[in-house]
Amino acid sequence: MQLPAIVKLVITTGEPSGIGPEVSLAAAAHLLKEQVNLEVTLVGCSDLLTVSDALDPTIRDRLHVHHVSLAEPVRSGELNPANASYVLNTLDFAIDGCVEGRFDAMVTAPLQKSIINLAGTPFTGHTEYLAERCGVKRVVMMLCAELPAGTLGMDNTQQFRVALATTHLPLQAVSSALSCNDLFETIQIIDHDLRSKFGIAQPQIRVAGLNPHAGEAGYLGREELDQIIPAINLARDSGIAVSGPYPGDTMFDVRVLDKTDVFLAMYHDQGLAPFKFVSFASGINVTLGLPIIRTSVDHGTALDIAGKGLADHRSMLEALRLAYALASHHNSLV
Ligand SMILES: NC(=O)C1=CN([C@@H]2O[C@H](COP(=O)(O)OP(=O)(O)OC[C@H]3O[C@@H](n4cnc5c(N)ncnc54)[C@H](O)[C@@H]3O)[C@@H](O)[C@H]2O)C=CC1
Ligand SMILES: NCC(=O)COP(=O)(O)O
Repeated sequence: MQLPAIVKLVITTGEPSGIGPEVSLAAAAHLLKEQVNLEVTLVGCSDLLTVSDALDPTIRDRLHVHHVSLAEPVRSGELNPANASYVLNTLDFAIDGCVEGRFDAMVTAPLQKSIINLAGTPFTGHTEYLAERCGVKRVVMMLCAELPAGTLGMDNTQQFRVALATTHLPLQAVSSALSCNDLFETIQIIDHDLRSKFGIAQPQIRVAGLNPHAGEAGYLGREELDQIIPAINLARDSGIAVSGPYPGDTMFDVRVLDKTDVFLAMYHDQGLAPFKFVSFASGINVTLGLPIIRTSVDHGTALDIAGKGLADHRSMLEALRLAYALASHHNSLV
């Protein structure tokens, strides 16, 4: 019998004083137990990434640590701008490794955006950083979770996916960031990646409005009439199954979950507030439109619980499982 090809995942372990190192170690060990053709490389300071001696040797042999030096020692829960470049170094190592084919996919633990900015590097998020490093003009942030039967009174397990038309920018800047062309390209990327990476033959995309009541026919704002509807029409004309714009307050309706592959929200909290309300700590963040595979946790650095053994590693585990599935699918095509 032919053994399946080895899948190589790389994890950037994130802000060193946060929960990234601990959830990365725990989740990697968990998935290595499930998948015998998996190798995982953790990127970060080896002092923070001690692999337990108690771990089964067949797992330990497939769990590697790529050491990156800290500028200063770390205390759990205490941010230090001196270590901001360490975080970026871990990202660069993983991105280069994926671009050059040494890894099949990268998974990111949370980092603290503010401390990287404080240290002098303008930084809005992994998503934007990856787009720039990979030389891609547009990418799309999409959060995914499997909602088990019983959630919100549902009879069956459902996939819940939320994509964002804009990501990390002040609320004041959202309206001017929503052009018809940008929205059309965002919808195209979602459609393309759900087909090619997620195997969904005809993705059903449900688009939110921006204003209350989706603009109330222009009386409560014109973005729907001037930007969003024209983008939806362009997408529909090109054969994409897209509907909307729906008012933000009724957009996320449990009755349409089984008919919707992805909800497209206009801004960060319009999409992520309902998403995290039902799936926090088990959701996954995936970047669409990249030439490499990147998934991530849906939570932040959780400085308040770092180093206390309280962190839940389910989101990191789900991010690893998705990266493994996407990489296996990709490898089977090449
Ligand atoms: N992928 C990434 O790099 C992300 C980074 N962040 C960054 O994280 C920093 C802190 O963000 P916050 O808004 O405070 O959100 P947070 O997710 O770090 O914390 C919110 C609350 O959830 C708890 N929590 C978070 N993850 C948990 C886990 N795995 N297990 C148990 N409890 C958990 C925390 O203890 C806290 O009470 C910010 O700088 C933000 O930019 C936020 C989201 C994603
Ligand atoms: N709220 C999502 C988030 O902040 C993570 O963004 P990114 O760092 O994955 O771009």
